[in-house]
Amino acid sequence: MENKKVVVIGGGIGGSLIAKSLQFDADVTLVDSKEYFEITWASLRGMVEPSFAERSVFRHQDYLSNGRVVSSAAINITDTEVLTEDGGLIAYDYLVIATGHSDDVPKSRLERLKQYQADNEKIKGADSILIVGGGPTGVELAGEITIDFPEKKVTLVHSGYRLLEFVGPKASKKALKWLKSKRVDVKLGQTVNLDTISQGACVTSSGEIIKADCHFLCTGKPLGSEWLKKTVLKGCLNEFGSLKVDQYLRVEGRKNVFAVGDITDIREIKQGYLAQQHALVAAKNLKLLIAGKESKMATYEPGPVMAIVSLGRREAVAQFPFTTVIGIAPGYIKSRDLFVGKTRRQMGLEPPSCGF
Ligand SMILES: Cc1cc2nc3c(=O)[nH]c(=O)nc-3n(C[C@H](O)[C@H](O)[C@H](O)COP(=O)(O)OP(=O)(O)OC[C@H]3O[C@@H](n4cnc5c(N)ncnc54)[C@H](O)[C@@H]3O)c2cc1C
Repeated sequence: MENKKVVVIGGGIGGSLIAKSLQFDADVTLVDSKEYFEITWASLRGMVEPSFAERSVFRHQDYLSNGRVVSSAAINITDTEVLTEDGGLIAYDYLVIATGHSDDVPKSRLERLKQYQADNEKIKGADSILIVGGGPTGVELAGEITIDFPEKKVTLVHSGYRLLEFVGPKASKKALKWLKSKRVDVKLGQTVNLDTISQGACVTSSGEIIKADCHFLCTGKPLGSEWLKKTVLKGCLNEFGSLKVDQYLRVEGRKNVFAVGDITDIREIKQGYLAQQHALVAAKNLKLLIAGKESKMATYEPGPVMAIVSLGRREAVAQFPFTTVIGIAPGYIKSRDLFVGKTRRQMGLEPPSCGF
């Protein structure tokens, strides 16, 4: 009997894991705008140490030995086919949408690695650096720069009144105290008028002048669902552009379409480790559906908020279900290797071991 055709759209944290998990159970095609998988939470380390990115950015082919990779954006879907930007038409029996957040990154791995090199040279060549945005990306970048380049003057401007608004205020306070102790100048409740950046300085909404030889924008990215608004799934999007899913991670009202990761409307913080959990549940359900065992499908239940934000190479601030901690204990869990070894093992690229 012919294998069922599963098309996964989006080769980020969730989509890649589903494709890898199903490659020997179905005829799998992974459609991604880029030719590589990237461990997003390692990206800030790649900016201060470009060689780090050589392990955190790898080609889809490296883990998808029994699947097909199409490196082109999906631009439309019908009830049976996916249309890609390069004109390809891919038939499916089952579809998975995992287009997470949109990011303007190069298509090839080599170009992405060159981008890390360029960011690193930008940091090394600057005396003063402005980071715009105090979410996890801005805070982690400030941590990486201040630990590796303590001589640089780092300023972080955030429009909100506390850092790390995706977790509780205790974590925000601890992160702020840590950054200040490293002489990072944190300005809350202000925005930067980027049009004013000229000759090494810019002006904030409060009229403050900030000296900055270079700047990095860490202000969040739009959901990767804009393209879905013109497809048969447009009625399954909520008012924020998230895809409505049921407890089996199937798109509302669809028997053969799943969605995982940041694109879903599940009420929980958008985190990669949760996208991985969605992927494992959806892969299991797809195998059951293919085997005609729909009634045995697993459900996904959101859990309590957990997050670890690294602060350079040794420390981190972490919110666990009953406590919020900062220092080398949470840093030991995340900051040394940023889960790169663990993620590579999960994708079958390194032998199992008990370390991080
Ligand atoms: C700097 C940073 C640090 C982070 N740190 C952590 C952390 O420490 N821990 C944690 O758990 N989470 C962390 N996250 C969050 C985590 O990265 C996301 O929750 C996770 O990536 C979501 O996975 P996803 O599969 O839903 O989507 P994504 O990983 O965003 O992947 C989406 C994929 O879809 C592709 N795509 C988009 N549109 C199309 C289209 N039309 N056609 C084809 N392909 C398309 C993109 O190319 C991309 O490959 C961090 C995120 C960032 C940016």
